[in-house]
Amino acid sequence: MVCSVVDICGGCERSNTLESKVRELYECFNIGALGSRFHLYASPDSGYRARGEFRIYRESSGVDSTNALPSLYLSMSAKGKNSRIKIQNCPILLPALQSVLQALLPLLQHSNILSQKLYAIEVLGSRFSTQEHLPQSLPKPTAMTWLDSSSQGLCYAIEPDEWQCSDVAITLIYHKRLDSTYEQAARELPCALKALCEQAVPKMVREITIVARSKNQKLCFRDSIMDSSVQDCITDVVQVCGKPYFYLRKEGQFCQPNAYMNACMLSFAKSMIQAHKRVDLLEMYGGDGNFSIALAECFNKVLVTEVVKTASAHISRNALLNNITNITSVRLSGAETMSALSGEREFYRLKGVDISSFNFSHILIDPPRSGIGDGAMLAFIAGFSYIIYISCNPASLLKDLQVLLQTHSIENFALFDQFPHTHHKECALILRKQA
Ligand SMILES: C[S@@+](CC[C@H](N)C(=O)[O-])C[C@H]1O[C@@H](n2cnc3c(N)ncnc32)[C@H](O)[C@@H]1O
Repeated sequence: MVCSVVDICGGCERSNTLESKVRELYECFNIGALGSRFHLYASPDSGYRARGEFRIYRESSGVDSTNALPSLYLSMSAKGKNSRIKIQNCPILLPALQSVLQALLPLLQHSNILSQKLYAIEVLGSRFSTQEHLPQSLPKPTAMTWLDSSSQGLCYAIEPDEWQCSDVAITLIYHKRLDSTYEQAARELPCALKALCEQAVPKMVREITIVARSKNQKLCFRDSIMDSSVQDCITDVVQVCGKPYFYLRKEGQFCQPNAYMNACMLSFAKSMIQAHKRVDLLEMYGGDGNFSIALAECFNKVLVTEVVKTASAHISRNALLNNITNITSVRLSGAETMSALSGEREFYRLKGVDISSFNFSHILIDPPRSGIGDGAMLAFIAGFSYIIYISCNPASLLKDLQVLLQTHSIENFALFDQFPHTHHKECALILRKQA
């Protein structure tokens, strides 16, 4: 990756190589002794990140500061310091996001209405592709030779898309009331940005959404007319085991940060369960239905629960978009899901859902960084024949495994380089109940 502020900005560090992460993981989980197959998915080195958050950095020209607007830059926290540094370009972002940001900053800079009290910018992008442009399958894996020859590791080196096309949502966060004058100025932004991006690289940016946020205010602007319920969403197309799935990703809501690794995670989960006896799936911590949508055709029925109300509603919308009819989405926390399924408590939110009709063979969990932790919840999860555990924190995963490995064995262990150039590791494990 070529970046002028690597090791200076708090984001990326050269020392966090993929090899160092594999070694740490092998040691931490004693993977060599587990007897399970290890899969490594290596991200493209740059242009992979589907979302980012920046603060605004202002620099006055110093010559005649009475009329000139201060220069506007993106900024990040400096590594290990309580200060901020300028970001001219962030090469880990999807190319379309880089292109829109390059065009956006000068437009904001020249408009007092748009730049005044602008505090932060968030970006969200997708890989929007048509079938012929998406890679049909993952590259052929190579044996992983970094560690001892007994490791049985397979390495998939993912290449960046040759044909880049994205939907983009830009969120402008203000510390001021957004009035009608602001609205008039911001309404022009999507078309102006689209024209500038088209000039720079034709067809790389498909749709642009501008979301302006302030306290108790959220305004959406788009270069095309939209149904108001999805105007703060972008469309993502994810190729899973050779089949494209369509997702609406909502601005401000969780989605996997690395667009390439997300496709790998879904393909991994889908291909690893093919040999299992599959009946119904329970997914907890379901987000926008990322996993359930891709896995639904492998099961008779899917129950997916998620605590965030808007995310839970979004799952049904994504199912509809893919003509999937066997997913039931309910807003329930993990603990509530356990209470409902154990028959401890009835929920009004489950009205019309016959939970006794589910015959779960698999559970998929993708909890927050803290993992599961709770003993009762781990015992509940251990009741399933197969567990698909997605984790962004090896430390909490390791603790949870101390319980789950009393009843289950690891069939497959995968590391996804979801966060290249950082120490963060994303793992996926397929666990099978011991006979
Ligand atoms: C790591 S994300 C995974 C989302 C999804 N699997 C995906 O791939 O996009 C974790 C999700 O768990 C949800 N969550 C957090 N705490 C929860 C809880 N106590 N019960 C249920 N869901 C929760 C968050 O809202 C978030 O959507």
